[in-house]
Amino acid sequence: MRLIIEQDYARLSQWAANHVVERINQFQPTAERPFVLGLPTGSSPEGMYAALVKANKEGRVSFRNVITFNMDEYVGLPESHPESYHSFMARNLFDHIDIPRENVNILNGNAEDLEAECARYEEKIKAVGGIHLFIGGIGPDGHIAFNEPFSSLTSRTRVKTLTTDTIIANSRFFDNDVNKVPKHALTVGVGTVMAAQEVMILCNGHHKSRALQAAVEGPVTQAWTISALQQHAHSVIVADEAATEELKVGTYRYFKDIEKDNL
Ligand SMILES: N[C@@H]1[C@@H](O)[C@H](O)[C@@H](COP(=O)(O)O)O[C@@H]1O
Repeated sequence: MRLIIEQDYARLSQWAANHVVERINQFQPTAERPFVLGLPTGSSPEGMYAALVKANKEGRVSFRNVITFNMDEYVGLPESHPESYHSFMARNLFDHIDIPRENVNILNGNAEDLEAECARYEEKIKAVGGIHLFIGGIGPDGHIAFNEPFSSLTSRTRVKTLTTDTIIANSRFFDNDVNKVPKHALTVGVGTVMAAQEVMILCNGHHKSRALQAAVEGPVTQAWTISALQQHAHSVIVADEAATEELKVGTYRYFKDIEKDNL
């Protein structure tokens, strides 16, 4: 696992965006051989998305031959609701870049048969040859996508019940009213994320410091689903200084030292 520690959120976002641009450009995707990207929502990736939009507008990267799969979506929230992940992605990324609409995949939380929708999603990921780079955030309780504590570390795309903690955390997007937050979501599994060739996690702010510690220093445990990443061959966490608060001084110094020549 790599841990990149950037001074603040702006630099973290720029590092993450540069990494995505580099991976896409190195791959030299074509229509026959597209680059496949897994994408998150939440406040963590907003800065990275803004930097990617800028890079696209400046001609430093094209999404014409990129296929995307989003991590998750609420159940029962209309797609047109401003807090649906469909709306979030359009607003923050897809409306501003050159990606063809048909290359965008987001789970349908209003499907009549939710289980069939999840199975279809997994099939589609497989059909395009798997995900090259899966990007994610972390919940304060260490969840990745909506894989709440005690989700199986081999789980695949399915329906999940949100924990009270997550409902409270996400109520800030729903007029601070927990009753307006959907109680269920469709989410890729920990296993779906782990199957990607590379995983990049964004982690910023003091409120994420316990989750970062569990991810980096703790044991691999279903109690902190992000910790599964320790068993991934190519994973990188990009954090800001504030999120490192709970790390041991030695851990912090180790990663600062080993990454000092990587810009
Ligand atoms: N399902 C999402 C997660 O994918 C995200 O990582 C988490 C953190 O959100 P934020 O980035 O806003 O802190 O929120 C939600 O629960």
